[in-house]
Amino acid sequence: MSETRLDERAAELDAADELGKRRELFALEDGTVYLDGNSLGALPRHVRDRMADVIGRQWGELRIRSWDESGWWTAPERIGDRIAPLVGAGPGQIVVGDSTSVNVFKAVVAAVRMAPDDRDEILVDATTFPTDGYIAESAARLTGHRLVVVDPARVPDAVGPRTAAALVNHVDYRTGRLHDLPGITAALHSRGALAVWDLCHSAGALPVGLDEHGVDLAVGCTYKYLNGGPGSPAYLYVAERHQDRFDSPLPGWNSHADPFGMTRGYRPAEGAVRGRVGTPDILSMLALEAALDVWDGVTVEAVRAKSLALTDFFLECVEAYAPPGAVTPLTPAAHAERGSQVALACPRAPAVMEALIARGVVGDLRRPDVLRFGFTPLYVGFADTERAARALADVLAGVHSPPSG
Ligand SMILES: Cc1ncc(COP(=O)(O)O)c(C=O)c1O
Ligand SMILES: Nc1c(O)cccc1C(=O)C[C@H](N)C(=O)O
Repeated sequence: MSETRLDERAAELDAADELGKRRELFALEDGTVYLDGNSLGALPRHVRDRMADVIGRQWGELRIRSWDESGWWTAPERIGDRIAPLVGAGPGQIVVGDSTSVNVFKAVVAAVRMAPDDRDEILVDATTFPTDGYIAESAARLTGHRLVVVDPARVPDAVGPRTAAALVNHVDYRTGRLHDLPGITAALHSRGALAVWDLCHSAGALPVGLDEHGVDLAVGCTYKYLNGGPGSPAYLYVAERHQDRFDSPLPGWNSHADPFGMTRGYRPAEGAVRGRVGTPDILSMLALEAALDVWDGVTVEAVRAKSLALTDFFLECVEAYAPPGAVTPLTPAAHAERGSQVALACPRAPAVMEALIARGVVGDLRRPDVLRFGFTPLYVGFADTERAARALADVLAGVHSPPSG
């Protein structure tokens, strides 16, 4: 296929793209193709003004009154309910706050506390983003459980009568592989174990179906496909049926049934509030709340359809343009196994990514040899995708050609 044909196809696909106009909602300059939304989502333009109000009026003028009058105190649950439809959860099951790492700790410890005493094993994803592995290891030591490290695909074989819970990443941060959440959750349940999912790389990129698939607990960050901003707070999902038994290992005063009673004994609040710890980080939280406006009128299904079309098209363009053998896709070709990023193994990945960024194509690198390109359907288009593949091919041709002279 000639380059012109792919150029033309990109233009046609962009013209037919019902999400194409959403890009205008984001602060993105024309010369840049931003393919790093799987690490830090772009800024929705209106967040700046909303934060000017939060800082200038809510904090600057109302000050302490804002805990009530500006809805600060209830923000963690309110924003949790905004995220809920994006991950297939009914209301009252998600609370926003703390980092993903902290929520992993809460979820894993709470899961093993819910399991029968004779279950002394925790399974953890062998390919997980490192923080989950570190935290699971510490949680296992604290609770006296044995940690079993297992590839996600092998969880159904590894789960046994001693398994209390498994912690699995929905999408692999390195390869972009999408794991079988319904199948793995069902396999865990069939042996009486609980499923804890990390949704960092799937929430806002593809349908998750937490309620539909009977997930027990889940966590995720909000600074990637949810565009909440650097360090925006994470969230914790506790399925309604487990909330009464959710015994938080971090029972801070914000999760107390009567926080302002300031009593000595701990009495947990009902519902998702039980997942709170201490004072919420209001500025980050309200930036996230504003950022979620870009989802108004958009379905995750539409985002998923475009995400698959973009990643298919990128792979096709790379195949057409790149020198043969210069890169090897790590991301599965099958849609059912693909998240919203394309990862390419490349022997000289650091130099290639540096050169790409210099050309305005911003992806990232996972050492030693993985080029990652995240496709965020709300602001990435098909012409961007074609341009990124062409720039990659040019760089690879340069990088791979023998030095002159
Ligand atoms: C799967 C996954 N879990 C957790 C994290 C990060 O956790 P935290 O928000 O605590 O930095 C990331 C990325 O940073 C991630 O990709
Ligand atoms: N959370 C990050 C940060 O604070 C700085 C740089 C990158 C990140 C990331 O989110 C990395 C990301 N989870 C990844 O998949 O590699």
